[in-house]
Amino acid sequence: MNHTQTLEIDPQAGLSLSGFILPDGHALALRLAPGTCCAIMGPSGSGKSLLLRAICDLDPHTAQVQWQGAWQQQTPAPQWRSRVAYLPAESAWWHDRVGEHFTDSDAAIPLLQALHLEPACLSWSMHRTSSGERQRMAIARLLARQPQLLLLDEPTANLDATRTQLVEQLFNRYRTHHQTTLLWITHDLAQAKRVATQIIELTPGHGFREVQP
Ligand SMILES: Nc1ncnc2c1ncn2[C@@H]1O[C@H](COP(=O)(O)OP(=O)(O)OP(=O)(O)O)[C@@H](O)[C@H]1O
Repeated sequence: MNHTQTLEIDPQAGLSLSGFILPDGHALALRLAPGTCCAIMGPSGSGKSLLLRAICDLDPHTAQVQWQGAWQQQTPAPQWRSRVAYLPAESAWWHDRVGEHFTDSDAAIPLLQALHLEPACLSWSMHRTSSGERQRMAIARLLARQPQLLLLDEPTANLDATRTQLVEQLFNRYRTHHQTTLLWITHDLAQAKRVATQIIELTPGHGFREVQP
């Protein structure tokens, strides 16, 4: 791979993707400006997670991806992933204690509180956490890194209505405050309309279509 060591950044350039081949063989292209949120919808197996993983440079793919003027193929993978944050559907935890997963507790605490988690949760054992607590902790861990491009794979799938609303509000505030670009996978059209400025639905056999938000 021909990676170069320099990275020219234009914050106004946003995200551009072309030539992403969906599982049905159709090609997907999209452009997202800074401060926008694109909801990705579509049936199970239509390629939503593959799309986010390609943008994050986690899987081999043939798409051309550009973020803030830098081409993914010309950017060392660790440097690319330091600017692009991916929230998988199942978050990963590898230490015994919650707080060991956070590099900056001071940055994490207001985010945890915004998601109705007490700061004391940083001393909890991972074994006692519920799936909904882990999901909210994963979101706080992600935002504490202050990412510029957020790739969210069903971030509220494990959450009740109240916590879902907290998460939607937190991402919305973060997006408008930092002019962050978000891609948000959801199966819920009502949620897509609440959080997104643009909605793309993957339609197996026909590629994709835009839905009015
Ligand atoms: N590493 C892989 N190698 C080969 N096929 C894969 C790989 N990962 C996913 N797939 C297949 O690609 C298709 C799209 O998978 P993807 O995970 O993107 O679906 P999805 O739209 O996110 O579905 P869901 O809503 O169920 O999460 C599926 O048929 C899946 O089995």
